Amino acid sequence: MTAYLLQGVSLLGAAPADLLIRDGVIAAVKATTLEELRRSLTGDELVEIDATGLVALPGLVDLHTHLREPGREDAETVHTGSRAAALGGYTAVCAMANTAPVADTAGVVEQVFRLGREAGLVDVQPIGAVTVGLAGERLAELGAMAESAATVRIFSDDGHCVHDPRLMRRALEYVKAFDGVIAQHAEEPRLTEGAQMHEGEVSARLGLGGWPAVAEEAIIARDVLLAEHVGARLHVCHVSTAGSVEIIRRAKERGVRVTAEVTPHHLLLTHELASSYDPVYKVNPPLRTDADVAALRQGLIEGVIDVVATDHAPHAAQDKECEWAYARPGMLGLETALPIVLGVLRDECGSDSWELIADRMSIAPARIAGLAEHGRPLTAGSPANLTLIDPAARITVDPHALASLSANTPYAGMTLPGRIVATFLRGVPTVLDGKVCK
Ligand SMILES: NC(=O)N[C@@H](CC(=O)O)C(=O)O
Ligand SMILES: [Zn+2]
Ligand SMILES: [Zn+2]
Repeated sequence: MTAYLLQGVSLLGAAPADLLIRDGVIAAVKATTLEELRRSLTGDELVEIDATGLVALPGLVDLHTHLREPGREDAETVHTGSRAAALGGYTAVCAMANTAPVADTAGVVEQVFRLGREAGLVDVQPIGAVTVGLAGERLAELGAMAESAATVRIFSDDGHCVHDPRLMRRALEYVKAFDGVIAQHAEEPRLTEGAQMHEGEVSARLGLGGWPAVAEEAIIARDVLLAEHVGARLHVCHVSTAGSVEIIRRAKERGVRVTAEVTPHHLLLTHELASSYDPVYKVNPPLRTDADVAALRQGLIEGVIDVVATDHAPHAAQDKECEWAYARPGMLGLETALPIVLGVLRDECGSDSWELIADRMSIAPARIAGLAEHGRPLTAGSPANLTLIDPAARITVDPHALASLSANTPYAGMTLPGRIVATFLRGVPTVLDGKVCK
């Protein structure tokens, strides 16, 4: 197996060091050169990489990815989504269950898991549906999915809210047995009938149906009470409002076992963008106000929000390049997440916050998903799952140059800080020089 010596790399922003990757693990880290180790290897099995100026982070972990396979292979496949993930610095992604057929059986989650292994670019960890067919009526076979080869630990009806409180309570109770977690798409359906965007002055001006903040907050408030009552783990998907941050903050103060994620787009974009009527800005939950963006940023920095998750939601051209009202909600995220977060935190903190980024984009999501091989410290003995970033470089987003099969990025033409140079999965490069290795 080829060994890799990353010379002069900065681990999470620290002083330059040399890092040796060998047999799938980080074999050594030294502040000086690794002459001895180099001599112990024969020349042709060692690849030396000049990593001067590059920052190494543990491989990113996405808690919320839509890979669209099975069912919508015209929008994304496990393979194309895995390429996008590796290029974005990810070594693991959790694949949402709203496929066709829905991932509500051991058979489907095992199929997705196997496709991920075959692609071999990131660890694809399937999420199982909470209810049969995402219909919100009967619990899916949670136990069988947990015991399957895919060892599912996260369950979600994402795209739909588990709105029946009795069903939600039973799901929370059920997954306690194997330390599972219910990831809720918090949307009270009765409050979002006909909704097209955030309910506020822009929706009033445009005459588009509104998705009020309280539709999200009412479900989160209920669910933290249910999770507290049952003593189970709740994860809140794509938190989008200042009020949600406050509910989660207070629940955590009381000791409720709740975790939460925010997407890159909710950290950057606002509802004003809907004025263009360009459906690329249509997403669930919708883009909100400046005040919400500010609260989400603060919540992320303070740790009330544990994780940045992409909610990578590829859609085929015919489902997105149409009238706003008919367009599917969702945006691409995997290849732009790190640059967006780097830029947002530079704005907020005035410097590069690598420790914070490593925690919110790798360590915390790996812990929530129970992925023991990911989100580990970059020290000798850890699995070599890591990514190298050039923080001085900039990228300009070209929707059609992305690895994703779909092109629905809201960042087209934008110049963003930070370029992912390389990604390693268990010691094997999946990306080198910004290009996928297979
Ligand atoms: N985020 C979205 O707007 N869409 C997601 C579903 C979801 O995350 O709710 C999708 O599957 O397209
Ligand atoms: Zn959702
Ligand atoms: Zn989603």
